[in-house]
Amino acid sequence: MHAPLLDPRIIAVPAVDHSHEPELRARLDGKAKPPGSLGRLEDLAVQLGLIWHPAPPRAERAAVFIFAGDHGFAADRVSPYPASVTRAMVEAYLADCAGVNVLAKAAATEVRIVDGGIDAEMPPHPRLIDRKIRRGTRNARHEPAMTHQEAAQAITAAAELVREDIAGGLDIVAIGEMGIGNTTSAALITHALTSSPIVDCVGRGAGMDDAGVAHKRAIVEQAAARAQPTAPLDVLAEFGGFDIAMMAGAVLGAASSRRPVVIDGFIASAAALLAVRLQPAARDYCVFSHRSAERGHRVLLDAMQASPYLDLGLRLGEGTGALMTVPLLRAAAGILNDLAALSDVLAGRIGPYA
Ligand SMILES: Cc1cc2ncn([C@H]3O[C@H](COP(=O)(O)O)[C@@H](O)[C@H]3O)c2cc1C
Ligand SMILES: O=C(O)c1cccnc1
Repeated sequence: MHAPLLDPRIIAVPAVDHSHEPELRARLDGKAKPPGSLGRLEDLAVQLGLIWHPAPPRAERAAVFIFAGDHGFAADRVSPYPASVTRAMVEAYLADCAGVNVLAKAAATEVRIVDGGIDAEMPPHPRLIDRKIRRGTRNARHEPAMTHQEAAQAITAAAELVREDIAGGLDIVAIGEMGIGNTTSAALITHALTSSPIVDCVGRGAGMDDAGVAHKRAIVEQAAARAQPTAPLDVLAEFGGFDIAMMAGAVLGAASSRRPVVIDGFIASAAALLAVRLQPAARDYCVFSHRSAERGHRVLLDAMQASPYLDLGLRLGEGTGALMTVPLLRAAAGILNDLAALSDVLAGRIGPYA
């Protein structure tokens, strides 16, 4: 109903042509290894091959986009930490000393920090990308977190950023977030989009104890009783998060530019489900990094029939799991592009010993 608010260019996601899958599988089977012996890395290679077809997949330049935004119902103590931590962590990202920075270095990945709606006046910084929609969302327990215009503006701004970066030569997009209270927002979005019981969607977030989780669940129940949206843009506007809206936009931006997008944990997966509901063709561009320890993640993964690659008990967000998956994309592309054919190896057509 509200989809016309979105720029047609970001919704225009070319469908991946699955008819090329048998030829990609045959190529992998003909490599110098027993067929299937690289396991799920081969599935990832096929996914990248389909995304890039007919060109060989490229996986050199990667960037992680961290979208930051505050949430109105942080005032309802849905997180063990105050909203001011959002800004403090963004300052740590800019000072290059947070989890995302450390893991980005390990994964040879560039970092983009985007202010989508931090509840603070951020002084200009050369590496802070200012796309602030508003200083935090409204409290979704009492009223819609954002207007439809704000939701569409956030999606579009992020999609544009990602599309420009890809036009400049980016091969891999990874997404993450920072926003105190955003596991509550993601729980509401999960509940609204999948109709799963609230109890299955609410978890400990940044570390709530049992009493905290019960309180958080009560807040979610009140918001869910106030509004029962089902269309994706309505769900986003009601339960919001500029961080989540922008991650959904980043997924559409990557998919509409035919590039893979690595989805981080629970919150990023809620954004991915929004993007997929807005444009189902976007699903084939999503690579799900890891199984988060956050309770509701399983519901989202099931809804998208996704099986992530890593299972390390991560529950940080900040794009950290997505970053650890970037090397897997490089490995998968390498298998498809550079691994010799078994027939060449057996016939000695492999050049002299080094
Ligand atoms: C120091 C710190 C750094 C973080 N980095 C990511 N998150 C994670 O925790 C938040 C979600 O949990 P909740 O919904 O319970 O607030 C998000 O900002 C998420 O990125 C952090 C949280 C904290 C406290
Ligand atoms: O999986 C996540 O994204 C997550 C889980 C808990 C807290 N913050 C993020």
